[in-house]
Amino acid sequence: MATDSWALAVDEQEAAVKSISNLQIKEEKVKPDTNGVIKTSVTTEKTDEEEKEDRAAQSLLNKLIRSNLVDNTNQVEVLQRDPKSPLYSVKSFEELRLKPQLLQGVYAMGFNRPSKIQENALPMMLAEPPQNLIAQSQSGTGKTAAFVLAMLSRVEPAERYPQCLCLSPTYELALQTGKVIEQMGKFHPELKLAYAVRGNKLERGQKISEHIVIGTPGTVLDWCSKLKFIDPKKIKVFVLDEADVMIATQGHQDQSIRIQRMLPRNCQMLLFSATFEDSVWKFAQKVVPDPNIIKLKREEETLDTIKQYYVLCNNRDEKFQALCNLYGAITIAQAMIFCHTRKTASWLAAELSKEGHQVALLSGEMMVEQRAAVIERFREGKEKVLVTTNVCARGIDVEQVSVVINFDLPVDKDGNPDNETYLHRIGRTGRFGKRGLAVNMVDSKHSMNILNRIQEHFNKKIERLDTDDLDEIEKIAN
Ligand SMILES: Nc1ncnc2c1ncn2[C@@H]1O[C@H](COP(=O)(O)OP(=O)(O)OP(=O)(O)O)[C@@H](O)[C@H]1O
Repeated sequence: MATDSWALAVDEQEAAVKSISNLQIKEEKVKPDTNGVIKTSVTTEKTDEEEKEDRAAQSLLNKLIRSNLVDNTNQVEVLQRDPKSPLYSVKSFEELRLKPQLLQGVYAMGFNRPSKIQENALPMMLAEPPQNLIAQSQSGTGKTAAFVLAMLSRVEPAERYPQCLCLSPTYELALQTGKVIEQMGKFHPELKLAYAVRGNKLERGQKISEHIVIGTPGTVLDWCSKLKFIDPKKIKVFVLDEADVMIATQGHQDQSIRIQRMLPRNCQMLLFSATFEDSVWKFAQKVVPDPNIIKLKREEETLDTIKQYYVLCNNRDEKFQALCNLYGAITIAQAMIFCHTRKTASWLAAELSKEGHQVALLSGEMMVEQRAAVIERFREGKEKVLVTTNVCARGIDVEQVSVVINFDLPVDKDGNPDNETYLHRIGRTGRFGKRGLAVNMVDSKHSMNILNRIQEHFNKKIERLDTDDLDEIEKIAN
């Protein structure tokens, strides 16, 4: 590439560079309330540390907005520690021979049959003698419900000391899991739960009588060692939830390993993760000896049913103008507009509002509860257009979105095309086969180059669109 186009690229990607420079830059920004009303406030650019925090926030967000299982038709991959032992899978909760109160709890939660991952994971987790398990499947596939059921099944209510220990990456995530334990154990009122989280102060010398302890690694470690509130030698089930989020937080990995070392050899160890990068796998092997392994692949996304276009502009203002031209057509359906940084997203949402367009902004600096409320309104169709960044929208499946606008093309931190994110933003799982429209805003030679590389990568033509041709746009959007 010629030097001048690199210079252009540098200009263009200035925001990207900022976001990886680990500098906090104060600036005036706009921020919507939960109804998408935009107000002015001061905020900061994103840093690497925030990016890590985002994983926990994203995970919490997923839990808050999800009320159902994510359907998945992919095959489950099972690797048994002892390949000769028979592989059991169940199609009903009855087959698991649960305690009657637990079965009642499961049905009261509205579960009729085990989810795909539960079909295999539950018989393994409930087997005698207990077996260790490492399980990976995307968020919303029923992992939490599975290990909660395993913990509740193994608890002896008459024994008044902690028997199950569950580690969560954050206080908020621990509370969410706690809620599931309470719901599922509803018909077992004598079962008690304690939260080992910062701020939950107990008197020194005290022993905990609750059967299940759920908490963050630092506090659990203190409770097991320094403060001796828990006798780790009596733990029968150890669960490490959200392992991928866990290892993204400084110190959590070591603390988890130290806790695991205090547990008896026959303690059942279970580890769950939504993703399975190498780092997660290495960590999993350290904390779960002799594991069975279950993996459920994500549903494949394709671009087959998506019409892809690009709009040629000279700068950001022209991109904005082109977007305004498109606006009428895209609001017939529901649309998501992706920007590279929080700053651009906030600017764009404010500018569109000034033009009298109703838009919602989903941004990383909003509280998770606020974000959940914005997504909920969008899902209900109260909001037609959602402006967001990639990090913020990661993992959100909004089935009804039929138009995706890439106000900025997805690039990685080196400025190369981020094909995976492109597919994730606009792709659809073949099973739903829904049609969609994607419009990419291109404003320089460099972004044209990125677009061409994306086109080559997927071997799918991205056609040019003239935003003055409203008839054409409306035809496409419908
Ligand atoms: N067998 C089931 N039948 C119906 N619904 C279920 C079943 N198992 C779990 N659910 C529900 O599906 C949703 C997702 O389940 P769960 O939270 O266990 O998934 P997860 O894989 O742990 O997700 P995350 O990684 O986000 O924690 C929850 O609302 C849960 O109540």
